[in-house]
Amino acid sequence: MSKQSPRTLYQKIWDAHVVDRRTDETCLIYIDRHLVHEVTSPQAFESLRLAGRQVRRPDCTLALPDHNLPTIGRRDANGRRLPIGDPESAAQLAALESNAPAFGIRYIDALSVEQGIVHVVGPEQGFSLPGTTIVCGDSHTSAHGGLGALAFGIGTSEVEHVLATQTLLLSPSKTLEIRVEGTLGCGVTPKDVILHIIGVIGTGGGTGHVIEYTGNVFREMSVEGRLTVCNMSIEAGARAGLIAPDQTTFDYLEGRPMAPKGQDWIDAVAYWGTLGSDEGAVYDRTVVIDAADIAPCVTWGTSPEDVVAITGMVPEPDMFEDPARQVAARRSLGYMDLAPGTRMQDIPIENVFIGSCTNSRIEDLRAAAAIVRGRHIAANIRQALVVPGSGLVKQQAEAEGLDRDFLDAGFEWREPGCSACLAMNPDKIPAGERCASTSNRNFVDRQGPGARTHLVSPAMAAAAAVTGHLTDVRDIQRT
Ligand SMILES: CC(C)[C@H](C(=O)O)[C@@H](O)C(=O)O
Ligand code: SF4
Repeated sequence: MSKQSPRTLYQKIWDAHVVDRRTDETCLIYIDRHLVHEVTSPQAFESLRLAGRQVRRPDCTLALPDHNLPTIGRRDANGRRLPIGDPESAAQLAALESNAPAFGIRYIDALSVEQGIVHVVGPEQGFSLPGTTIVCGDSHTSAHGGLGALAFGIGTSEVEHVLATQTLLLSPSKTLEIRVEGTLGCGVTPKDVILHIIGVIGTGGGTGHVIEYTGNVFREMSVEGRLTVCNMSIEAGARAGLIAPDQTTFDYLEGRPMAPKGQDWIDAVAYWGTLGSDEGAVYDRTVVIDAADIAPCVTWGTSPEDVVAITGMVPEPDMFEDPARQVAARRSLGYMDLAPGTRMQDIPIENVFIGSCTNSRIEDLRAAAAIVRGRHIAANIRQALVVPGSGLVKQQAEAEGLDRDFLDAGFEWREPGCSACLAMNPDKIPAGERCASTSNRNFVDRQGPGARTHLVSPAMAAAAAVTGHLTDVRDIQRT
């Protein structure tokens, strides 16, 4: 038998999940894990019900609410849940609460300590595992690729298909290797790495591709950081992002509630260790980035590719080669109310949001707390929210006293959920105001109608909170 040609991580996971190969390149792919939240599932369950179908693998499906839950006032004085004011949100939550038990699906309820943002909870519970295929009716499912899983967002009709069959009909993606080698500078975090990458390749740079992040920077990165990087792959237009599972991954997963145990764990680790891209495996494209070129980053516009180093300035739209980009930049600057040539650090802000599936894990909160400790938010800050990604992150942070650091500094310490990442719950940024936000999208109206978002890392958001303007975190770290 001839030796198999070298394969990438993506090809290995794909090959291991093909149920049926069609002549036209598309394959029926087996789905190992399905995460379900309240926004994109009600219609899928309704269609199943109408068709008289069951959920094929309820044991491989995990449902929980995150987008619509308010982050304060969830319970009354007796610990009972308070109703959600917004009727649409209340209806979506009620639908998930009744659909999960009706279809026999595991459900983490709104008051459970395990509740959180679906992309924080999956890895945290050990539900998301290396080498698996993971889907969710949510674009940031790419996050789970940080564990070496092929994870991507799907639409509601696909949610129904996966619920019913545990499979999806898919065409293979091209592969894009993004290799970052070298040493990251002081104050440069995984969020800055991915913002810089999107700045380099653009929001269309990953279109049609699955990105594999390689190089020593990712090998040396924590799992939390890898989840942050892969989370934003979708903002580069990619189908998914992947980082090869290694000892760091295994150490992170070992002992987690839904991770394999005993001999199953040993067997799983042995298999996961074989998944990394083979020596000589060919990617369709490779982009190489020098870690030394990456600075703490901040966005100035309404697309995640509108990014500069914090030491930079709001760009002049004419400097972009592409005429379409020039038009977009002009429109962005209008919405953001920014003039070309303004130093990023001279931009005052009124709101700070530390949270979202990009940056609400324990390391993120530690990094932000380290900046605010012993300091206070500036007088012009009207709203400073810290929203842990899950109840367990919150509990851990409280055990470490991070909640005190934030509260003493004038932040609000909230219950887990998507919060001000998108305006689907009461947490919103007022029209015309700016927010230094650790989330992943700076789109028009994303954090509330007319809200102006500047994407940053948790440490940079904390630095902006204490100074009241966009700030180079390295200046704070030095003082
Ligand atoms: C509501 C949901 C479908 C949406 C997504 O798919 O990403 C949301 O999570 C977002 O971040 O915009
Ligand atoms: S935190 Fe934001 S990006 Fe993540 S799933 Fe929720 S709304 Fe989407």
